[in-house]
Amino acid sequence: MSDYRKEQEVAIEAVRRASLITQKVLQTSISSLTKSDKSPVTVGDFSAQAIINAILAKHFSDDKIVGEEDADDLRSKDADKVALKEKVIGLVNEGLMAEGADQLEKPLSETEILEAIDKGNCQGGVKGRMWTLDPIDGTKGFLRGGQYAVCLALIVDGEVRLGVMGCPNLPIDKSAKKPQEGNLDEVKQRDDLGVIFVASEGKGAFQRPLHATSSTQLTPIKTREITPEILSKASFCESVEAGHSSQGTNAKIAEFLGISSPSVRMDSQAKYASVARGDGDIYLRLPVGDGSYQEKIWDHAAGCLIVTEAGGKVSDAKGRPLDFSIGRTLKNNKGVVAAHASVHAKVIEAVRKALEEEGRGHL
Ligand SMILES: Nc1ncnc2c1ncn2[C@@H]1O[C@H](COP(=O)(O)O)[C@@H](O)[C@H]1OP(=O)(O)O
Ligand SMILES: [Mg+2]
Ligand SMILES: [Mg+2]
Ligand SMILES: [Mg+2]
Repeated sequence: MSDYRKEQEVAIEAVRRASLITQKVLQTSISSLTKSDKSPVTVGDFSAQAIINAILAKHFSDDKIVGEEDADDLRSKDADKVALKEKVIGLVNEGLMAEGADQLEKPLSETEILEAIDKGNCQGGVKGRMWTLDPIDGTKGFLRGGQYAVCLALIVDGEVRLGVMGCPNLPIDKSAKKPQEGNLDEVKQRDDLGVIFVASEGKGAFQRPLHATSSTQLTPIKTREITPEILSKASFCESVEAGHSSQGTNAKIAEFLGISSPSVRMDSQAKYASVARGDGDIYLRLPVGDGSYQEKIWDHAAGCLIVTEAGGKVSDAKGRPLDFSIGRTLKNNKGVVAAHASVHAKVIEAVRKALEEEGRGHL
């Protein structure tokens, strides 16, 4: 097994810088626009993608990047988009020139920044080294002051080897109260929020405060011990957005498992992080409708490895491993189930029963 120590160091610094810039956007103002698929994208998403891609390109110039965003909208002559681009340029240079490792001495030009964003255009695949990046996962959460995550993973020959996830709105201490969903004022005021999660294949999972210096020790994290006998006491989490996973099916699965407490709804891969550090036991993401939506690799790669390395198991709704080797999407999989390894099979059995009851057993 290779040692990805250098990659880990670079990825943590890139995610740290990008996460801090998204926090700055939250504290000031969030300019956004709507993409052609009707989903929102903000100055924070573009800036974070540019910062991370620029740092990756500096250290690993031959690596490919599969990123969510591209710079097409920022090349538009439309006045609103020009204004948004100017903000992105300012934020990217602020992020890259701030003190710390990889500090840039002179600002990047507009062309360099747009090119950095567009480095995320790789189509994925089974061979070689590629990074996958979701500069802001849970943009809708970000806009309403909910949870969001800056997610970066290294995939080598189709397998996730390294995952780094910045969660600027999660408490450093897992037992501290999470900010009330959608309370932007609360996340602006609290100073105990901001975590980076890290996992490297075969080396375990860790967390560190977002605001710490890069020399800070990583603290190991573990999923909560839960046996099939006490599964009814488990807590499960799911998306806030009803269109992203079938909350009705999730509720039925919980009922089959005897879980009586209501779900914890949370945007983004922060759900994976919560399961990984034992602040939740099960993450359910059951497909909606006919299941035609194909999950994107950047929405799961980092979270999947972090849960696995923390002692959990991640699969699709049928119990199959997530296949990151076939392009930009997980088209061989439907839905996602993450849980402590010892109860995962029991959860999958409940998923099968629930989907069959709904006449969706073929999914
Ligand atoms: N129909 C859909 N089903 C599942 N996930 C979706 C769907 N539409 C968008 N997403 C993605 O779900 C992620 C957020 O998930 P969550 O609900 O767990 O917070 C986002 O990355 C979002 O993509 P996008 O970034 O394009 O908005
Ligand atoms: Mg996403
Ligand atoms: Mg995103
Ligand atoms: Mg998006």
